[in-house]
Amino acid sequence: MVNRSDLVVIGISVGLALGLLLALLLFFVIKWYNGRSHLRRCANEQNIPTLPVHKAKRAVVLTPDDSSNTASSQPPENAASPTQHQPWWNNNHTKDLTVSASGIPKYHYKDIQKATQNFTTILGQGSFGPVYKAVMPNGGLAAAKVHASNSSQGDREFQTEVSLLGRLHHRNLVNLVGYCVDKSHRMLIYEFMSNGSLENLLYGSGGEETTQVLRWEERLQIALDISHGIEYLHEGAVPPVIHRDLKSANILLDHSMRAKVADFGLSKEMVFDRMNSGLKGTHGYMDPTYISTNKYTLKSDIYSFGVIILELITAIHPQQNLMEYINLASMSPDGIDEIVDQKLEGNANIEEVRLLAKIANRCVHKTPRKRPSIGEVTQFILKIKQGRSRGGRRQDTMSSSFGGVMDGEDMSRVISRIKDQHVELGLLAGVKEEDHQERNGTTTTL
Ligand SMILES: Nc1ncnc2c1ncn2[C@@H]1O[C@H](COP(=O)(O)OP(=O)(O)OP(=O)(O)O)[C@@H](O)[C@H]1O
Repeated sequence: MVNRSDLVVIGISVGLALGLLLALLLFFVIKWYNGRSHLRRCANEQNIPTLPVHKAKRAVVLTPDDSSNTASSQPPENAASPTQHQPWWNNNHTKDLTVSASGIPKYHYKDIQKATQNFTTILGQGSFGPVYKAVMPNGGLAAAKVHASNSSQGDREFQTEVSLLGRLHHRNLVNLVGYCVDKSHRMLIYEFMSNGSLENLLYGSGGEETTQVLRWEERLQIALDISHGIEYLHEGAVPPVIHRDLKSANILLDHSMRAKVADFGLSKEMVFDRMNSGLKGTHGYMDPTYISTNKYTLKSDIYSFGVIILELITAIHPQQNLMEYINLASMSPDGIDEIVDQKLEGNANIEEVRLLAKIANRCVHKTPRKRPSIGEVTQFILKIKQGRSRGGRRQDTMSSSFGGVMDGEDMSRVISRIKDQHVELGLLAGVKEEDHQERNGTTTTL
């Protein structure tokens, strides 16, 4: 017979055992839950952009190798994508890497020093410092842009800029893949573009003529690539990004001649006219409305893009009176035929050339609101390309008829007329430039 006090003892023991079991269960549940929420937080930290951009249609993953990068950077045409960054430096180095809030890897000065063979591999000189080719330990290539140490930009501003740049990713933008802030050294590391700038391809570099001739279909594709890049900045990024310095020197080409827009999203202090006019941008590409009102809009970028398209067609540099030629050409219905790049003779389809010139002329319309949006420009160029692929073989025959329009005597007459005009226009531009400088109180000459 179990007495009453035994029952109490048994009851208390069972109660205690149950309580202990419950406490243990609670402990494990809490532990499991904490573990899960930590994982979720880590995942979110990598993915949440502080500058929101439109959702990715297709992720572009940058790799150290320019060639493999391009594999993911080709069609489909419209994909705009915030990128998931992978630290693409040699694995031995990644342990030392810090990743900024935007996911952009931060490098030590000594790493960049090594990758650029102690800064001896110069690619060119920009307005805010030299650019070096960097060869990574795993063979991957990059371009390291060194900021002049006299920059007035503070560390925090630089970091903010990196974060902003790090949010902008598109296959038609030269993407930022790393940065360095080490004592007074500041560098931005970009993907390497092995075919250099459009400016060099059209006009040669350092006074040397280029040997590489851009074919018409390449030029058409370049125009479309640029249009996609700007479309992402204007209509894909939130808030929209105005480039402010679109020019052929800021269009870079990868190993398969696909074009990407460079130098986007840079702070305004870095974008200035070399003519010292006090205006931001580059002489020859600047929207006249901006010059007169000092107000820069999306339509000012459209103007500069129009100038680049006209360069693709004529291979006349904007600082060599391109717009004067265009104005002369616009006096006759097919005036553009007379100033098409001679190197395109027998290779271009004149109908396509005229169509592309038509959209370029709309872009450089003096009234900003009459200029098309970037979306319209893209659609227009796409239509020209689609017409080309539908035309198939017919296009080839048409291209030889262009040779017929511009060959022999006709061609030399036109060229000599243009040369005469060049001299006259050069004089005219000289006078204009003096006026411009007098207005701005500068003494710089062309
Ligand atoms: N990512 C890159 N890959 C390969 N070459 C590059 C890259 N970025 C720049 N370069 C080259 O480095 C040179 C200087 O470029 P940078 O962008 O600094 O100046 P810029 O655009 O020519 O002039 P500015 O600074 O006045 O805009 C150019 O000749 C360009 O071709």
